[in-house]
Amino acid sequence: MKVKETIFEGVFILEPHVFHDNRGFFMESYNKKLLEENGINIDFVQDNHSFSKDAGVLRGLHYQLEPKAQTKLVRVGMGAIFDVIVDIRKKSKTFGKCFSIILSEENKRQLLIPKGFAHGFCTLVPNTIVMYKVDNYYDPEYDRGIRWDDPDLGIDWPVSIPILSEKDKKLPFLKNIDES
Ligand SMILES: Cc1cn([C@H]2C[C@H](O)[C@@H](COP(=O)(O)OP(=O)(O)O[C@H]3O[C@@H](C)C(=O)[C@@H](O)[C@H]3O)O2)c(=O)[nH]c1=O
Repeated sequence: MKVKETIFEGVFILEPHVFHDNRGFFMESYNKKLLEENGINIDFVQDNHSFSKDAGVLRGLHYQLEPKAQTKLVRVGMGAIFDVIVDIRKKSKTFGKCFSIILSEENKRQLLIPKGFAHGFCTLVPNTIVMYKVDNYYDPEYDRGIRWDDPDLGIDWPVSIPILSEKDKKLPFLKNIDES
């Protein structure tokens, strides 16, 4: 597993070692000890799995408030996504800044997202499975979000008319959020 740094401190791209043979391939998709050797110490408590049947499904941008904030380790089991994070730490020098990456069945990359970031993705192909580990349990009372098309974020999404949940259509813009 290669661990690569990004523009944000604490955000890492993980690239598993893939062993191909005549049957297919094998990889370790998660290895706690290996992450610890790279200074990443997280106790994941929940595994999530979502399936999106169409290309252009956009989920996000989501986060949970403290004390229920979540670190996320995101990967794609089938298909491909344009994955985005936004720094929503009010005191951060990079508040409001975004980072995006393609995660796919082919590149097998994973994105480690610390607390203090909103997260969202858009599927690039039909039948996309996204799997992610989180280090705090889901709590709807603490569940929050930011509008995907917030003009202050200027995210260059690969679709202009995405398929959204009713909840995500009504999310506020970052400038109107007083708690993050
Ligand atoms: C996230 C989540 C949802 N649910 C339930 C609530 C709801 O009825 C149903 C669908 O929830 P949502 O519409 O919030 O699912 P979704 O839009 O896929 O939400 C996810 O989006 C991505 C971008 C993230 O980063 C995740 O943390 C999560 O917020 O599943 C759980 O039971 N546990 C969970 O951990």
